[in-house]
Amino acid sequence: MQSLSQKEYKNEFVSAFDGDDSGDLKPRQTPGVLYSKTVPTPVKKPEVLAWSEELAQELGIEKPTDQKDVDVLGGNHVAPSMYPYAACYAGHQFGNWAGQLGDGRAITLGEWEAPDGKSWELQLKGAGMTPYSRRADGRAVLRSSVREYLMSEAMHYLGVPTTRALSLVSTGDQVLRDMFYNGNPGYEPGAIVMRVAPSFLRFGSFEMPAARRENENLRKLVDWTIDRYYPHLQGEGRILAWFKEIMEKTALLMVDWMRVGFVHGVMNTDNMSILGLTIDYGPYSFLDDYDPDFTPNTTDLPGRRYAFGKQANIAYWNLGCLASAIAPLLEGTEELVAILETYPDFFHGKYYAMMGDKLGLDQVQATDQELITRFTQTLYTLNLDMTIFFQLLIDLPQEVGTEEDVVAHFQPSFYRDLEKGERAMLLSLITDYAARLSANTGPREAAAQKMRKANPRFILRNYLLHQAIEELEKGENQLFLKLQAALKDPYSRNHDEFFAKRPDWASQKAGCSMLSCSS
Ligand SMILES: Nc1ncnc2c1ncn2[C@@H]1O[C@H](COP(=O)(O)OP(=O)(O)OP(=O)(O)O)[C@@H](O)[C@H]1O
Repeated sequence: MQSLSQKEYKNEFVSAFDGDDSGDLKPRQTPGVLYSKTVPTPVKKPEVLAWSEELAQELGIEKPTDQKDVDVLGGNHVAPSMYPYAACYAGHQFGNWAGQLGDGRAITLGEWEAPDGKSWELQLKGAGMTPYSRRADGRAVLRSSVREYLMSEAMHYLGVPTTRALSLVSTGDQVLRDMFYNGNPGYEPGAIVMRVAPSFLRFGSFEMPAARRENENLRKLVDWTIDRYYPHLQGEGRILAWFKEIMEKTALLMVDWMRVGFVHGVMNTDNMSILGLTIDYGPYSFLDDYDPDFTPNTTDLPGRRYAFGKQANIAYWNLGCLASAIAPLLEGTEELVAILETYPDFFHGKYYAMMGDKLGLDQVQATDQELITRFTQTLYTLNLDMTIFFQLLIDLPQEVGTEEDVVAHFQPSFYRDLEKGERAMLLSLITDYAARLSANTGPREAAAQKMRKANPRFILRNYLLHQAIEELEKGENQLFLKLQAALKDPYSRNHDEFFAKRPDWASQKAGCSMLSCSS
């Protein structure tokens, strides 16, 4: 175990590429470089609010005991071997080219080598202005930091690839948020999350040199990324093979999001990880009642571009942007396009297999696709709570029983009373499902086990987060600690005090269902 302030950090990204070393924080365009040196701006009084001990153990990081370590987490101390920088990237936002974006409030401090030899980027989010802050302040508020801290850890324990969060620190400073951010002008407590990932490179990291026609930088970045993160890909054709892997990782990520009912909310290309991780926890949400059109992002309401049911298609669109960015490195684009076009089939194959697991089918047949579609249609038409419904499905008795029995069984997942036709729809689905389940070759218990692994019982619902944040703002952390414990064990029945639908009051309350883009 080593302390944050005494570690010998590596800075391999910085060593590999030209950067702007001036340390100037003035917002600007930085053509020709992939990052700019950025020292965090100190805060008034950093205090650790939360610490991810299991992650720290894995990485070999000592829990902060002295002020110097806490100061690293708050951006008040930069260890001598660190080279802090903000990365320069671009992106397509809401379908439009946005040009240079970059880390406007994220600063990578250095690369931490864990005892197993793996390397992790340590990054502070909310540590002050960078050359990419544009018109904003480089800060994050407690509200959004708690959301990122808890949810990235929750996703990890759900088995969904994600960036991780090591610490949550309050800064002692107040941060002004105006209409641009949350429609609610005023001061809020500031906070900083230290997040970690093998790499924070995004699709937009490649779009930037491509848009600037900096082919040398682009080639170097692609080669470096493959060598470091995809070292098994060597020789001729490796760029195509790399793209295929990114495509598959991205499709699998979408399947995982659909499995647990996660809506990211801002799937811009600057929020798409080159490693297929969930990155940037902004206005995300889990689905309560199943609705493919649901977007938690108030900024996205008119087009619902990033709604739950559109995520797989948007990922495809974003992969198209990445393909365009790397195309100049290839002789022609035919093979690249051919790989891209395999996305829909690859995704659908994995999607149906995942739904088969959720339903406990031992081998998904082509004929099961219709049953799976009937499930999603029924969930949607009847406004059923996704998480609770699948849990109840695991406990379905062998004998389905009457319409009344079925309705009573699934009652805890209802947000409203069902009409006559809807009750019949549910009965017919469940009857056909039970018949299909009995056609499994394995025993019923094997199906139930598969379902318990595929269907989370605890999800971090937005209203729970909202309540925990309200408490923290008052200096209480009881709910926060309970959620932190529950999220580590989401497939068990150990935290059933949270096994309940979203309460009525939360459906319209700001922050409990809908959120704005950034804060
Ligand atoms: N308060 C802020 N100060 C400076 N830049 C910001 C701020 N909020 C967002 N940005 C920048 O706006 C762009 C898009 O914002 P987005 O909400 O996707 O990112 P984010 O939540 O800040 O960061 P990340 O994607 O690194 O998790 C990024 O370039 C981001 O750095």
